[in-house]
Amino acid sequence: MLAIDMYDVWKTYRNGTQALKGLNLQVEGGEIFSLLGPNGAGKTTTVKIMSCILKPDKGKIKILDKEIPRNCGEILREVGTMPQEFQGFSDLTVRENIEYFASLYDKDINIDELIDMFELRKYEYKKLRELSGGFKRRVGLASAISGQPKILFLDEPTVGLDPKARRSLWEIIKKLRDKGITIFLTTHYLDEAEKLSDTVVVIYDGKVVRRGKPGEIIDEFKKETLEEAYLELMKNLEGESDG
Ligand SMILES: Nc1ncnc2c1ncn2[C@@H]1O[C@H](COP(=O)(O)OP(=O)(O)OP(=O)(O)O)[C@@H](O)[C@H]1O
Repeated sequence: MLAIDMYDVWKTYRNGTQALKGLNLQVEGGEIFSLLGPNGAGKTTTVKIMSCILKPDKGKIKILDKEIPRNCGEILREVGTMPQEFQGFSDLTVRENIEYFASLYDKDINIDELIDMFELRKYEYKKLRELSGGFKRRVGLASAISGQPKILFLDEPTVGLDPKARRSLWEIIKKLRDKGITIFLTTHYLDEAEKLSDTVVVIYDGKVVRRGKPGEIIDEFKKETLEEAYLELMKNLEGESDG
């Protein structure tokens, strides 16, 4: 089943900037999906529309078979989000933070299970501000899934983390996928997208320009890594728009 289905979505901001120009995006349930594209391509706009924060001007959008904007209330109960630079409440403990976010949902949530799942037991009673960036991000993820979402939106989840913390977060993200949660992430780290994603989509100037498994896109450009293939794709697109 499709977890996300966006068809011919358009969005122009009030100042006249056309952010999305007929975007089509399909995300299978249970996959890790990465949305890639240069600054200003329309990634954040897409995520904001899917999260019911922004209204599209035109287009059909279904999340878990429910329509946006009509069923936004229901949709938001099935979706978890970890925003970029998750801050949480710095003066509350790890446990209190997770408890707070869990309390926003009308569900029976086992906080201890979340603490163990994210290996936060050692930090349970530490204030959030005492944690390293990587562990803070774990609290963000634990909070984001505390409502037992079917889809998790992750906006650049590993920005600013050291290589070890990034890898450990990747393992956690894969574990969440293996539990059946659909993961939708935006990232500028192409190595991250290559290692983690089942499917990647590249958007450019408000439209989808590539979709595939990382290996398929690498093969298309006869490169070794997704980053090299992506850079080649960007070179071609910039060449087209210059000419
Ligand atoms: N509130 C806004 N008002 C006007 N224009 C906006 C607004 N938000 C975004 N834009 C413009 O819409 C276009 C798409 O922006 P968006 O933030 O969706 O891109 P992005 O792919 O997320 O970029 P980045 O990788 O830098 O986060 C850009 O040209 C941006 O300047």
